[in-house]
Amino acid sequence: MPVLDNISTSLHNLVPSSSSISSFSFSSLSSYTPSNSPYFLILTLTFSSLLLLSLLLLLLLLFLFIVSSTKSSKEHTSVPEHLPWVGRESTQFLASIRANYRGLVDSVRIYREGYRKHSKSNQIYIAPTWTKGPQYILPPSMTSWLAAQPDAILNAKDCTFDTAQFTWTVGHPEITSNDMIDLLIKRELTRGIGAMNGELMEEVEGSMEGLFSTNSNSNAGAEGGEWKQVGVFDSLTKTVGRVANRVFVGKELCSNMDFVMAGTHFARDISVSSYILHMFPKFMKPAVAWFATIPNRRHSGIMMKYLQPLIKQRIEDMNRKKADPSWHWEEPNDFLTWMVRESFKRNTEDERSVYSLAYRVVLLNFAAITTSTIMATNALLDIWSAKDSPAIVESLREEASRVLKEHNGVWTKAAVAKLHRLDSAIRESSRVSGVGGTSIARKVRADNGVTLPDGTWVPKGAIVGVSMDGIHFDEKFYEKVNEFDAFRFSRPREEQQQLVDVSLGEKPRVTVHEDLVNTSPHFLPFSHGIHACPGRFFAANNIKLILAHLLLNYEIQPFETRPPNMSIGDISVVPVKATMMIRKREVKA
Ligand code: HEM
Repeated sequence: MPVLDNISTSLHNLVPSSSSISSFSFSSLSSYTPSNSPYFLILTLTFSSLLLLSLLLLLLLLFLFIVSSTKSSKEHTSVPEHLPWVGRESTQFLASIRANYRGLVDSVRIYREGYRKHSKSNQIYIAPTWTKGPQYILPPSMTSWLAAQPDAILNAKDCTFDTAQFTWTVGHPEITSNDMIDLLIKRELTRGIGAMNGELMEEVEGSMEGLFSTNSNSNAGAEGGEWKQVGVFDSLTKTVGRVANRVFVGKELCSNMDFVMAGTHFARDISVSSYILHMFPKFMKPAVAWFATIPNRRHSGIMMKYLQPLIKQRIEDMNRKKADPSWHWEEPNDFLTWMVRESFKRNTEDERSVYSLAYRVVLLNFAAITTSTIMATNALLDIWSAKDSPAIVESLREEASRVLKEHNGVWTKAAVAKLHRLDSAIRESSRVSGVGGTSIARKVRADNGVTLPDGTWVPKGAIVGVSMDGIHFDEKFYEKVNEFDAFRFSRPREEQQQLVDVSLGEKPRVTVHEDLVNTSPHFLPFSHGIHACPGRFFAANNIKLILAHLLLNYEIQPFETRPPNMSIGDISVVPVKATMMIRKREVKA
C-alpha cells in the first residue's frame, strides 16, 4: 500500500537504521547533548528567523503608523477651525488617524449623522476619509451650484486621479488626461445606442446559456425544472463584460474571458493599491507603488497582449481600405474603429500609437464594466429580495413580454425605451443600494481657493462634495425613503399623472420623467452636471437588455433576506459571494 510505504519510509528517516545502531558506541553517547543535535540547530535557526521577521514587521507597522498619523494630522489642521467635524473627536489621542480609519470602515454612519445634524440645517460639515483626506460636505441646497462649477475652479479629474492614485495605479498621464475616450463615448457610442442591440443580445444569450445551462455538453441551455446555483456578481460580471466589449472590441475578443476578467481584476487592483498608497507620504509612493501595483501591471498586461495585435491589424486594414476602396473588407462598427479613425486626425504619438490606443481600451473597461455590474447586481438582489418580489417579477415580466411582442421580438432602441417599470426598478435600486459616501466630489484647483455660496472659504487642494447617501434617504425628496418601491418612478408615468418634483426649494413644482439616465440634484449615482457620467446611456441600455432577457427566459428563487452590501470608505461594495438559484423557464416569451 503506497500510503503505508510512505509512512514506513518516513519512519526510517527518523529512526536510526540497524547499521547505525550496530556502529553505536558509548563515546558517541557521552558527546551527545540536545543542543548540538542538527534538529536543535534547525529549530533554533527557524525560531530566530521568525523572531527577526516579526520584529521587522512590527517596526515596519510602527513606521507606517507614525507616517500615516503625521500625514493625517497635517491634512486635518488645514481645515478652518469653525467648521464642524463628524466622525472626529479632537480631544481623543491620535484623533486624526483614528478619524480617517473611521472614515474607512464606518462611513455610512458618519454621512448619515452629518446629514441629519448639519446638511438638514443647510450647513457644511467635514467628514474624515481614508482616500480624500478631510472632505467638505455641502448641503443639498448647494448641489446644483457644485455641479455647474468649471474645472478651473473645482476639478473633477483631479479628484478622481488623486482618490484612485492614478499616477501610480494607472500611470500614463498623457493618456488619462486626453479627451479621446470622452469624445468617442458622446459622439459615437451614445448616438449609436440601439443600432447594435441585435449584436448585444447575441452576447447576452450566449453568456447566459453558458453560465446557467445545466446541460454540460451542449449549448442547448437549462431545461425547465433543473435549478442551478451560481454566483450573482460573477455571472453578471461575465455577462456585462462580454456585452459591453462586443461594442468596444468586437465579436472575437468580447467572449474571451481571460481578456474580460483581466479588465475587471484591473479595476479591483486600482482600488486596492490606491488604499495602500494613501498610507504613505508622497516621497515614498514610487517605491511602494512598484510592489503594490504588481497585480495592476499583470492584469493590464493581459489585456494589452490581446489588444495590441488587434489594433495593429485594424490600423493596417483601415489604411488599406482607404488606399483601395474596392478591397473587399467592411469596417466593423465598434469602438476600435471609431478610435483608430479619430487617431488618424490626431498628431501626437500619444494619440496615434498602437500602445496608447490599446491602453485607452483598458481604461474604457475600467470605467464601464465594474460600475455597470454593480448596478445590475444591486438591481437583481433588490428585485428578488423585495417582500413582494413575486408580484414585482410578474409585473416586470408582463411589461417585457408585451413590449417585445409590440416590437416583433426585437429589442430596438424604441422597445428598450418602453421598459418603464424595469427602468424604474433599476433606478430605485440605485437610490437605495447604490449609495456611496459622496457624489460630485471635486478638488479645489483655483490658486486662491474657492468661496462657497454661504461665504465659507475652502483652500486649494481640498475636496468638496455632497452626501449621496443623505440625499437619497431624505424625506424631502422621496416618500417612504427606506422602502424599496420598485415602481416609484414608473407609476406616475403609467397612471398618466404628473410627478411633482420638489427641487430643493429652488423652484416651485415642475413635471419631469425620472428615468434611470436622468440625473438630478437628488439622484446622484451617475453624478450630476457638467461631468455626469457620459457612459450612462450605454450602461442603462445594457443592464435593461440583460435583466429583460433574464426575466423572460429564466426563473430565480427569491432571496429570504437581501444579501447585504458593505461600505468601504466612499464605496458601497456589493456582496460578491452571494449566490442565486436559477433555472430556465419552460414558457418562452
Ligand atoms: C452603471 C454604470 C456606471 C456608473 C454608476 C457610472 C458612474 C460614474 C460617475 C459617478 C462618474 C463621475 C462623474 C463626476 O465626477 O461627476 C463617472 C464618470 C465617467 N464615466 Fe461612468 N458610470 C457608469 C458606466 C460607465 C460606462 C459604461 C462608461 C463608458 C462607456 C463610463 C464612462 C465614464 C467616463 C469616461 C467618465 C468621466 C467623465 C468626465 O470626467 O467628464 N461610465 N461615471
